[in-house]
Amino acid sequence: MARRFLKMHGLGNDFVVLDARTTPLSLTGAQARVLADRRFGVGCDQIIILEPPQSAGADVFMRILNPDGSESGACGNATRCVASLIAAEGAGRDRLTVETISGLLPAVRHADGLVTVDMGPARLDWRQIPLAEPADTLSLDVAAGPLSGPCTVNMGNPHAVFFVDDAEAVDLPQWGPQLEHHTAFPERANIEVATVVAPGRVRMRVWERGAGITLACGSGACATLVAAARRGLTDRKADIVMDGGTLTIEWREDGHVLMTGPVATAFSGELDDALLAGAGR
Ligand SMILES: N[C@@H](CCC[C@H](N)C(=O)O)C(=O)O
Repeated sequence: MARRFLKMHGLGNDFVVLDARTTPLSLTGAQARVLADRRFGVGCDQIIILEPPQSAGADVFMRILNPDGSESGACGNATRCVASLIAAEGAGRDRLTVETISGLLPAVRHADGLVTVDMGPARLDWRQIPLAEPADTLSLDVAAGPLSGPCTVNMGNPHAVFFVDDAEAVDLPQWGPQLEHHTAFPERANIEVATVVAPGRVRMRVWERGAGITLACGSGACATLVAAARRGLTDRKADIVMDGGTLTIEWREDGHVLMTGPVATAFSGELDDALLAGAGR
């Protein structure tokens, strides 16, 4: 039976959303890679598979696959999309909980369509990032070209945030892959370059682990705000401006990070059976 999909995005960070709540689906790495391919498949920054919830209190479980076939513990932009989707299914229910392999994420859909997700606590211990060895997560001894001394944050996935004078000037395609695969990061890392424009505004560009440059990264925006606030560069609430648009991020006093932003659906479609059947392992 042909598998239907939705194409959604948050600020141009785009997703193929597959509903496996009633008909289970498990993709091999090769199947994920072909599906995410913008020429041979549908094309996306992440594949999102909806599964039945695993924990009490959750409305849906969301599995996150990168275009290289790897699995991630967090995707902020997709979490808003999924929350909006599930809210639309249950008439009048604008509060719900999305589950990922990293935990339960409460979300609220507002009257104007924006969605706020509690992305959970920012994890700041070196073991939680994770780093290869004990180190100061506020300023790590890692460098590539003009980038050095990142602040590292785990938002359900690992991030390294480099503060620079001009984020636009950084050659991300050159330095991003080197830093993503740096030996300091045993699970690799998402790489952000950020410039503080004002205490409430940060310009950020991202090189995503397993995906490369994307127009926006929700968990990256959360990590950037946390890093900036830890360094005393911003307040605990700020707008993070990315290529695809802006998210408002707040690091609450209890350590949880709230992310607010838009969601959009581009189209729905049906996967040709041959697409996944033809992929190798
Ligand atoms: N686009 C996402 C992050 C997706 C996962 C990331 N590439 C990883 O491997 O951790 C977001 O909006 O947070």
